[in-house]
Amino acid sequence: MEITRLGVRVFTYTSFIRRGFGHSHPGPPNEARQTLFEIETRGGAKGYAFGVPADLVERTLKPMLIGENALYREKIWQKLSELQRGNGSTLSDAHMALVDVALWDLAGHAVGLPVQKLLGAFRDKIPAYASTMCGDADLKGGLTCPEAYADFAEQCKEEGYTAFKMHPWMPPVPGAPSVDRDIEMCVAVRKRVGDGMHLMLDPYHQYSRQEAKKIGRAIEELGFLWMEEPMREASVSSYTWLCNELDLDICGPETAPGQIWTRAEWVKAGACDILRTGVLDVGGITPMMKTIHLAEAHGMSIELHQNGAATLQALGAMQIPGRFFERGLLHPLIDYTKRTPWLATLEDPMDKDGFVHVPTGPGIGWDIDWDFIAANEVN
Ligand SMILES: O=C(O)[C@H](O)[C@@H](O)[C@@H](O)C(=O)NO
Ligand SMILES: [Mg+2]
Repeated sequence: MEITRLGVRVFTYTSFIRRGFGHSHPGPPNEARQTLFEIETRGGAKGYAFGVPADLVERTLKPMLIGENALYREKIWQKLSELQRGNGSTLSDAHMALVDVALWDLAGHAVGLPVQKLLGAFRDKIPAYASTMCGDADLKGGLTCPEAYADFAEQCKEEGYTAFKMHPWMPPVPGAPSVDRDIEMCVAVRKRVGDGMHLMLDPYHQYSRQEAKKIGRAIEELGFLWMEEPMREASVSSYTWLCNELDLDICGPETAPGQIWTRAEWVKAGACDILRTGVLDVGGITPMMKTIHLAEAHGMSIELHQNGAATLQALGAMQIPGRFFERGLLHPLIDYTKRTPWLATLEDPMDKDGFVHVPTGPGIGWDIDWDFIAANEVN
């Protein structure tokens, strides 16, 4: 399974999302670019991933990967991890992750099995939670006030979701961040959906300890399932302090750098009650499974960050400690089902009971729309 070729195809699509201050928001239709990364072996086996920068393939990945055995994912992850030191700005955790995802996709296609089965399957469907985008300033029909969040939570409940996670208003929205407004939103949502829906909060990421504790105490009384990233995740001691102050479960880290090693430190420091990991956050499925097993060995739950078929494959290979699939990010004005036009079928359709099913196709399980890519390819 010697890697003989790496390829990348760049194509355009119409996006309705704009990124601002590290968050996704609804935006006017705009032309965006996506890449299809391809790894091929001497025997013709192929694996894919979306989002690898074209220049990284030429500059870094080809010299690293050509000639390697595509089945040696652990060896390749270790090599990329070593290369990352001093090159973090050009070889990000996400870039590493996409190489690993393509290698898992290739392995699955080579044997005609979904990655879930290669990892060791446990379950074929996972309950989803609706993960909202951040609040809006004055967007008509948007998440502009606590009642708008309550309306959206009610809509999601009617669609079958059994859990709802809010990202409230964040800078530069005028008046954000606001502890009191975040609490007002949580009260309005709980009042609207009743006790039959799990609720979680993922507020402004740079609150002080006292602000985080005030919010935590308030949502404890509302029976929230967890709070995520209320403070800078670089301040591990603040999270240890917060976990000791609250009964509410604290879930993290999400964005803190350091991949599997940071997560081990958070467990050791008692900085989270529920661990957090993610394919892009820790450098791929290979290291993500290490964090899942770390949590399991400590009797801890772990929640996987972000949507996507690769996340679903891993969730299908564990019972505890991962409870939910983060479906999103959602917004009242965004048609979530139209966000990946390069896939012929949605990677994470949800059934009426609020479950998302692990894709059964080989590899990651994407149903790639080759005609769309060809029709929108750019040089
Ligand atoms: O707007 C975003 O992208 C969110 O802040 C992002 O990090 C989201 O994926 C998240 O926090 N999930 O838990
Ligand atoms: Mg989060």
